[in-house]
Formats: sequence, C-alpha cells, structure tokens
Amino acid sequence: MLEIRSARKVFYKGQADEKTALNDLNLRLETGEFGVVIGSNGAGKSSMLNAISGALVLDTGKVLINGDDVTAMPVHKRAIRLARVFQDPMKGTAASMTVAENMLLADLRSNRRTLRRGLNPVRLASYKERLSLLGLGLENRLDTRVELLSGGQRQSLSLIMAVGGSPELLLLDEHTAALDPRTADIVMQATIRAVEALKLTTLMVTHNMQHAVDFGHRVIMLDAGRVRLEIAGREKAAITVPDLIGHFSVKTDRMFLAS
Ligand SMILES: Nc1ncnc2c1ncn2[C@@H]1O[C@H](COP(=O)(O)OP(=O)(O)OP(=O)(O)O)[C@@H](O)[C@H]1O
Repeated sequence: MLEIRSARKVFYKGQADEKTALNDLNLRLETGEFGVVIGSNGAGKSSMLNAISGALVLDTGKVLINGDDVTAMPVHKRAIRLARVFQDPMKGTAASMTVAENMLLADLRSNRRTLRRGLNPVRLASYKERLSLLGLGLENRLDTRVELLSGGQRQSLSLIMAVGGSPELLLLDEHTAALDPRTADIVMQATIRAVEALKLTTLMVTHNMQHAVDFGHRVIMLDAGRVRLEIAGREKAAITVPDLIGHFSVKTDRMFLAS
C-alpha cells in the first residue's frame, strides 16, 4: 500500500520563477491496485514519482509504503522496496550483455548476492519462467545480446528485471512514451501480464489516454500539484478516450476563465 499525505514541494521559493510542483497532494493506493496517473504538462506527475522514490525531498508531507514512513529514507534504501521503469528503453538494460546476463545483474542487485555462482541452471530456469510472463518469447533468447532486441522487447526486459526482487511498489514512469504506438501496446500488454502474475501494486504515469482507459483499476488526474479527479469502478469501466480528454478541456476552460 502507498500513501502520500499532504505532499508539498515548491521550487525556487520566494523567487520570481517560483514553481509549486506538489500542492498538498494526497493519494492512497491499495495493495494490489493499479493506478494510472494522467495530467497535463507540469501537473506534477514526475515530481510525485520522484517524491515516492526519494529522488525529490519534500518540503512537507509524508510518503508511506505499507504503513512505514519512508519520507526520510534515502533513495538507495527505498530502491529495495520499489521498482521503477523509465521512459528510455536504453536505460534499464546493459546493451552489450545477453538477456540472461542482464537478468543476473538485476538479480544480484536486488538480492545482494555475489556473482560467484553466475548463470547456473537453477537461475537460468527461473529467468526463463519470469521472462515467459511477458509473452514475448524472450525466454527463448537468453543468449541474445540486448542490443539486438527491439525497443519493445528491451523495455519489457527492463520491466521484468526491475520487478525481480518482488518490490512492494512498481512505478512506471511513462515507460511506453518513447515507443511507436504498436510497440507501446505490446509493452503495455506485457506489463499487464507481469503485473497480474506477480500481483504488483503499480502506479503508472502516462500521456496515452487509450492506455489510461484500457488498463488499471483507477485513473488519477493530477492538476497543479494535486489530485483533481479520480475515476474507478463502473465509471472507469465505462469511460472513453473523449471523456478523459474532456476532463482536460474542462480544466483548461476553467483555467482560462479564471485568468
Ligand atoms: N527540478 C526542478 N526545478 C524547477 N522546477 C521544477 C523542477 N521539477 C519540476 N519543476 C516544476 O514543477 C512543476 C511540476 O513538474 P513535473 O515535471 O512534476 O510535471 P509533470 O506532470 O511530470 O509534467 P510532464 O508531463 O511535462 O512531464 C512544473 O511547473 C515544473 O516546471
């Protein structure tokens, strides 16, 4: 379970270019829930993910993971409890190493074991099993160098590597944004397969409204550093892309009228 309580972050405080990134933001994500975060540019989505991961130090407010207050916990310690996949498919993997070697690296990172026993048959079998969750056939390409994989395969590999340590929380930071639409859909399907199989509590930021409609239990719309709208249950099941986009335009009209 993730809780963000009254998170506030102001950049360049007191200066002409002061920016309120998080404005008393509150959010609660239940264990096993998949939340999809949307919002216009500058709404505070990245700041929120950074505050959860510890990359951003809050001015005030709290972040709790499964009831533990991690607000003061440094990034490297929080990294054991959460996994994050970024936009760039080149970032999460080592290009010149094979799929199996990348899995081993991730394994060692999350388990703090030594490299000594290397790629033994037990490990290879478990990597095959985990990779098969993605449904992309990567389990048959353990000896392929990662640089030979497609962007979608590589991003999906990053995902399965990130969640190897059974994290309490998975953060997907626009992880399909750098991919062409078809590849983005393939990666989303692989993501859903892995998230469901591993029962991961997940928070995904996306600008892809179709993905926000199609996936996840709840849509969370951020605006000006706080949650402005949440859509779940039957309402979420019935929502369309134009409906979601409509929420953006209502907000823009209001902003326009207020200014
Ligand atoms: N390191 C920083 N220094 C100064 N201002 C920042 C910094 N990071 C974020 N901001 C400001 O905080 C606000 C929220 O930014 P943030 O990047 O969290 O929004 P976002 O919703 O992720 O936007 P996008 O969709 O464009 O990625 C913006 O006004 C942004 O300019």
